[in-house]
Amino acid sequence: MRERTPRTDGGDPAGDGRGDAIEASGVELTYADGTEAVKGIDLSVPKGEFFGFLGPNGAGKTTTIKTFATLLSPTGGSITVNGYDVRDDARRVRETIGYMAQETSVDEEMTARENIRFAARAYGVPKSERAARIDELLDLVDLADVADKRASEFSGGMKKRLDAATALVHSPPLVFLDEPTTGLDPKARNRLWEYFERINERGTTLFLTTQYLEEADQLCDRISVILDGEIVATGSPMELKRRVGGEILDVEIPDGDEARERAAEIARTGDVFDADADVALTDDGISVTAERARQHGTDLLVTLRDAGITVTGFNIRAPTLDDVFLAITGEELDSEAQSADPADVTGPEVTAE
Ligand SMILES: Nc1ncnc2c1ncn2[C@@H]1O[C@H](COP(=O)(O)OP(=O)(O)OP(=O)(O)O)[C@@H](O)[C@H]1O
Repeated sequence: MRERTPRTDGGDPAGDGRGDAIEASGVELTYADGTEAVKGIDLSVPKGEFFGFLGPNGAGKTTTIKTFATLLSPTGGSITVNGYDVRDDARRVRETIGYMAQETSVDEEMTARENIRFAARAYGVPKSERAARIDELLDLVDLADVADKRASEFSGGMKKRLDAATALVHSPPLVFLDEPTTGLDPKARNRLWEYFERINERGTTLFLTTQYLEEADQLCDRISVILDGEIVATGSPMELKRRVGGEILDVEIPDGDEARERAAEIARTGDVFDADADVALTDDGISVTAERARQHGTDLLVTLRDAGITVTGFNIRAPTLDDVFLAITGEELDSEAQSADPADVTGPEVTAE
């Protein structure tokens, strides 16, 4: 995970040398059928930040991003993007943003170079600058070797990289990425991540929506969690994880629900942990979140053994964003939406005797 200070030189089309890339206040979007997709969102994204918008399917991520990108007009609240109001200055907003939609907009009949050239024309990149800009972008997304191949021959990851390149063709200071890695294998996803980090390091502000906790953790300076159209938490990945508090002790108890419930009761009411320890039943045992879980883990095992409860293993780990999500929302993200290889922040696996 990266910890760095957002830059303030990430583009300044308004010419005032300051201000946020996005300033949103009380944003609401109710669809014509009455669906309240966004219910009063407040959000500020400083220039140069890599910002993550994290939430499960249907939470309102795409709707929000579309209001910022002027593709939907908010039914309430106000939004300023790069210093321009999305209602009064929609054209200016569009000139200063890149937008990578969930579905790629790559034309499969055209080569990579032709796709970027087409976008360059559409975005009004001056003719004299086009060729150099296209080569630069092909290099940036590692498609220079296949520049003259048709996109229909590309893998999903290559198409996504090409799509990202077309979103950047007019050098926008702010780029929206709507679930850019959904459906990609881990290798393709990692390459896209490198590319996003590279453009962010050049000063571009990035607004990323994702259902992948690991993705947000890895890339973002700051994250807001959205649920049912409302922001329920905002902070750096580290701050959000700290909010869970302490460490997590997972104890494996093979003997069914009754044994697990008894173990949970002991962990809650015994003298092992402070009163603010949080104890939850899991599929195969119990999970204790506490300030000094590591120190007191063995005490709990002894207490459980004395109570006749069999423990087959335990593991102490730092909280992940999954734990954050669970703590904030009381529900886990759809497991299918999560990546196959979550960041390894676990401590050593310790097996009880
Ligand atoms: N055109 C529409 N008309 C009515 N309701 C809509 C429309 N588009 C989206 N919705 C609803 O608005 C809510 C938010 O959808 P949205 O697509 O913004 O969520 P999301 O977080 O981006 O989810 P996903 O990851 O599935 O894209 C959902 O309940 C969705 O069914």
